[in-house]
Amino acid sequence: MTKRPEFGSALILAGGQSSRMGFDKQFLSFDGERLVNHLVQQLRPHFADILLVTNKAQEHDIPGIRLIQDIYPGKGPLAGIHAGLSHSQSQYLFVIACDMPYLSPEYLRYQKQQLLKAEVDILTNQDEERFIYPFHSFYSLALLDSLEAHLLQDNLKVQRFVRQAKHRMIPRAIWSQFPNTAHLFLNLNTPEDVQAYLEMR
Ligand SMILES: Nc1nc2c(ncn2[C@@H]2O[C@H](COP(=O)(O)OP(=O)(O)OP(=O)(O)O)[C@@H](O)[C@H]2O)c(=O)[nH]1
Repeated sequence: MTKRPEFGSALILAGGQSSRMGFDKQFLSFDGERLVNHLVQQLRPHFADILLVTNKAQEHDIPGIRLIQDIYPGKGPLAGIHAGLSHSQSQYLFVIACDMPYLSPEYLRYQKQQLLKAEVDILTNQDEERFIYPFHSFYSLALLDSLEAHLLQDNLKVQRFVRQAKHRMIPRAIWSQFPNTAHLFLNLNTPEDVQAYLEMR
């Protein structure tokens, strides 16, 4: 079997409950454009293969991406990551959520460099309180079996999954030095989050 390239695939997670937002977050739109479409444009220069994991494939029309579905539906973001890894064309899959408006190309480049040195299965981000930001993170194909085991046992907490895997956390002291990282981990969970985002962007 030919070895896969280290990088190339990126996953946008959609398909959650959006219970706090009150409408499906994968259809969030700004200035007449869906946020997921905007994200695809931002990701394209960095990833040849973009995956959208969604439970509403027929409601998206984004050329040049692959639409996939959860293999274990109803089990939350870990199931989305599992589906993404199952379809990944690269050893490491970049994972972002459909409600995160920002990307930092400079930080992304740094993450890739770190991953080549670190020999870990998850490269992720952490703040001073040890809170993990599990998106804008890379996940290795090597996680597939353990991820499936977690899903089958209903161990669905992303933070817990990350902590038990071979991981490296990049601390805020480092990531905050890169351009466009002030709001990098912002995700829009509620109508109030959307309002605040509209006022600050
Ligand atoms: N594919 C997939 N993605 C999910 C699933 N649950 C959540 N996500 C995605 O994971 C990201 C983070 O999800 P949350 O915002 O924590 O959860 P949510 O269910 O979408 O929203 P709430 O009901 O308000 O908690 C979002 O991009 C969601 O679309 C799931 O079961 N499958």
